Amino acid sequence: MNEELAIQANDLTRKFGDFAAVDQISFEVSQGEIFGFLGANGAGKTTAIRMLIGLLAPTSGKASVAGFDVYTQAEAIKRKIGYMSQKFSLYTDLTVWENIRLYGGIYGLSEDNIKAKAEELLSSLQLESVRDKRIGSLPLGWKQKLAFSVAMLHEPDIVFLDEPTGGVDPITRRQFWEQIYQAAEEGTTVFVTTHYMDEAEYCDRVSIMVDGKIEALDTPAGLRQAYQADDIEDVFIELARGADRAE
Ligand SMILES: Nc1ncnc2c1ncn2[C@@H]1O[C@H](COP(=O)(O)OP(=O)(O)OP(=O)(O)O)[C@@H](O)[C@H]1O
Repeated sequence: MNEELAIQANDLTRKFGDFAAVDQISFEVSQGEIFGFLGANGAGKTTAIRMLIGLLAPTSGKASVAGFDVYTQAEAIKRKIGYMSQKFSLYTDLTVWENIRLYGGIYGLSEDNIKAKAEELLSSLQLESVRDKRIGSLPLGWKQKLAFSVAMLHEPDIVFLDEPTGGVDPITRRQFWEQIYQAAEEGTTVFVTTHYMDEAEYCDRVSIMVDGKIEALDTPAGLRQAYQADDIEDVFIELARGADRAE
């Protein structure tokens, strides 16, 4: 196992009955890399993430995350990673501050540490004025930025973001990506799925999944060149055109 790698997957497969939701995918992600994990609806992205974060047992193949094996060391993986799900993950009837305290406790941080982190986080997101407001009353973009920061509270080695920016405007998405860059600069590996092709251009490397398989994997510039395309959207459309699964 290579210690420099944040994620290593070899022929990783998950079947539901006879249906291979994820079909022998192999890839590596380096520490500190921003890795875009693209694919049309139903391509298998969420299933792959669920295997990598230790929630779903693979049917076959191998994978290690933060140096730990997904089959035998899922608990150790969970301590090393942060996760922000597609469905918004904070408690809407708790306040901003209560959510931070709750998650800090779940991640095992001390009360002092939670306080210090909460102050830092509220100040950097300029959310001090809403610390006692219920999450449900905030705009979606604010909630998403906060959900990202909460997923980073325990300083994970790797953060998995499953469509973190769904439904928000381009300016808020841009701000969200500034948070992602900062996390990566500080050494966190970022594994991100998105349906926004402009965001794919912000990644160090991008993989594109079609019907459970990784059909392309390269830097954005490398993909554009290989497919003689003006942008990643054209590459994506070219690959997705052949897909059987579409929802
Ligand atoms: N528990 C399950 N049982 C049966 N089939 C499943 C299960 N989970 C996922 N699938 C199927 O596996 C395929 C991949 O689903 P998955 O949610 O991983 O795709 P995705 O790429 O994340 O899609 P989306 O972008 O819509 O979230 C889909 O056809 C889905 O219906």
